[in-house]
Amino acid sequence: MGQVVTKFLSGIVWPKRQLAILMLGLDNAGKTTLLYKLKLGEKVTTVPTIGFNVESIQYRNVNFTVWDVGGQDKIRPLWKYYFNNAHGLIFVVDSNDRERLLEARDELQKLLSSSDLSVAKVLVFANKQDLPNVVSVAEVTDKLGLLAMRDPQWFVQGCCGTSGEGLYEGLDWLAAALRDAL
Ligand SMILES: Nc1nc2c(ncn2[C@@H]2O[C@H](COP(=O)(O)OP(=O)(O)OP(=O)(O)O)[C@@H](O)[C@H]2O)c(=O)[nH]1
Ligand SMILES: [Mg+2]
Repeated sequence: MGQVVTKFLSGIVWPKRQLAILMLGLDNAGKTTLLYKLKLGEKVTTVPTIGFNVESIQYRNVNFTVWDVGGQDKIRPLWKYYFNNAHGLIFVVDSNDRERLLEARDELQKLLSSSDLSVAKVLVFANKQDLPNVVSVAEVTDKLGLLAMRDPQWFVQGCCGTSGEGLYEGLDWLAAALRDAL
C-alpha cells in the first residue's frame, strides 16, 4: 500500500518528461541492436531495417520515444519524413568501419544543415567499441567534423550496443541537455 501511494505521489510531484528522439546512422551501425538492448536489456538478432522501429524507453524520470530508422543508402531519403517534432537526434556510428567514417560524416552534416530538422541536441554513439581495431572516441569526434561545430550542442559517447556499455551514460547526457525541452 505504502509503495502504491509513493508511486502515485511521485507521479504528481515529478511528472515523467516525454522526449521524442530520432535515431539515425549508416546501415549496420548498430541502431536496432542498441534500441532493443535499451528496451529489453538483451542482445537481439537483427536484420537490416527497411522502414523503422519505435519503442518507448523509461529511464529515470524520462520517457524516451525512440524512432530507429533504417540506414541503407537507398532508403536514407526517407529519413526526412521522421524529422517532425524530434527533440533530439541520436546518430550512431560503427567505430570499427574506418572506410565509411567519411560517409557517416557527410550524412550527419547533411542532417544538421537541413532546415527541416530542428533538433537542439545531438548525441553521437561511437558504437562497437568492443572490437579490436576500433577508432577511438576522440578520432570519431574529429572525423565527423564535430570539433568545428557549436550548434546544435553535441556529445560523443563510446558504447557497445551488444553489451550495453555506455548506453545509459549517453541517455544521461541527452536527458540533462534536453532538460528545458519539455
Ligand atoms: N561487435 C559488435 N557488434 C555490434 C554492436 N552493435 C551492433 N553490432 C552488430 O552490428 C550488426 C548490425 O546491427 P544493426 O543493429 O542491425 O544495425 P542498424 O544500424 O540497425 O542497421 P540498419 O537497420 O541497416 O540501418 C549486427 O550484426 C549487430 O549484432 C557492438 O557494439 N559490437
Ligand atoms: Mg536497423
